[in-house]
Amino acid sequence: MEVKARAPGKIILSGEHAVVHGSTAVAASIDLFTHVCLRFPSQTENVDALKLHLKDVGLEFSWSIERLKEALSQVCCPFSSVPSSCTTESLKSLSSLVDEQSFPEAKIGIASGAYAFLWLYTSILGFKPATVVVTSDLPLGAGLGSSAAFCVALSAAFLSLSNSVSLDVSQKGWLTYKESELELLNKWAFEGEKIIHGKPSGIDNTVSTYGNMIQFKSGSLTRIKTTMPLKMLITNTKVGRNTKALVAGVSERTLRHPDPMTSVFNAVDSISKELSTVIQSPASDNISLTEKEEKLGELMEMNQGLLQCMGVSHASIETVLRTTLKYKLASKLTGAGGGGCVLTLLPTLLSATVVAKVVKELESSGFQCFTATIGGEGVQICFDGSS
Ligand SMILES: Nc1ncnc2c1ncn2[C@@H]1O[C@H](COP(=O)(O)OP(=O)(O)O)[C@@H](O)[C@H]1O
Ligand SMILES: C[C@@](O)(CCOP(=O)(O)O)CC(=O)O
Ligand SMILES: [Mg+2]
Repeated sequence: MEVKARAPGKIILSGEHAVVHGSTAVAASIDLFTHVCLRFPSQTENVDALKLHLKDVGLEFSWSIERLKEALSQVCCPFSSVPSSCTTESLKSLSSLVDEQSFPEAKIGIASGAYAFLWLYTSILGFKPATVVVTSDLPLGAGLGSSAAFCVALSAAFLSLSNSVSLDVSQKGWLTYKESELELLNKWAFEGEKIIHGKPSGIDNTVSTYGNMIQFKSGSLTRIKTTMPLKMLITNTKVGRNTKALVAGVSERTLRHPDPMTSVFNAVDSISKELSTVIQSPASDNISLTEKEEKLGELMEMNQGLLQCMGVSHASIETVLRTTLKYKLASKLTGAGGGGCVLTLLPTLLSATVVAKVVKELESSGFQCFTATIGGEGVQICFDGSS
């Protein structure tokens, strides 16, 4: 039995970090996916292990079912129909399982992904032998939500072969889950994100689950639809960083300066709400598309200024901002910052020559530029092996 799942990455148009502290944020899925292939061995294969192949980072793990039971029977609740949180005690058992697999020091950041995998797998499917292969179109640890896409795709694959959902496995092509099942899937993925991020807001797993564009605040989503074409240049500074550490840094700053940080978060809340209104309002005689694009660019710049106040910008991000500003283009970091990716709004009337010049200049600084389609499908699964 084999199933494939794919879940998209995301961009945050406004509100990262502040959303962890209760502010509104706006995010959209992008057409770069994390793919998971889950296969149960046939009885003749006589395999008694759970194998994980993380192709993007060149890591392979194999745990005997006996060892998994020994380490996790006491701390995890297999076949749990309600998503369960990984406790500190469970995390210790997960880390001993990963540590004993001679984990290379240079790839230590990936360990939390392996913990999330083990937690989701054993909680949803118990101690069943299987092989799981993960690949991604997304750069890892760059602000495009690879951790959430990873957790959403894993949860989708595991749930599809569990008793918690009922799916017609004879259907062909990419399938979507029912609304109630998406809610369950999203909750499981959030438990995985908690293992990777520490204190996630839930926006990344939610947009990866549902796709399209969402406004998100305090754990609840509102689906939104843009009336304007949104074209963003994504620049990957290639400066590695870790979301968990950056989110913790903002929380520490908030403890040191509660009043100013509350004002910063309130300002971000207003920016996200206004941005959401601008992108949803129809262009009319009174307000042209160009004016809407100018407003959106200005709101992105204001959000970037506040992200600097939170301490999550970086010299590489500032270089991208300075470069794009020379061409009068508005930019902001996306995701956790500290390096990673920057968004630059490409107005509809901007000539291809100017775009090519900006890209050339950014790439000459060692950055990587690309565009992605914004606001496509959320998580999907496929049983027929043809996709
Ligand atoms: N395809 C993948 N293979 C292995 N681990 C992954 C993959 N995608 C995400 N991860 C996990 O997510 C972490 C990156 O998450 P994070 O720091 O939140 O950055 P982002 O979500 O912006 O890419 C990685 O260090 C790893 O633990
Ligand atoms: C900084 C934050 O707002 C987004 C993090 O996104 P990413 O992991 O950098 O792709 C954290 C969160 O909302 O959970
Ligand atoms: Mg992440």
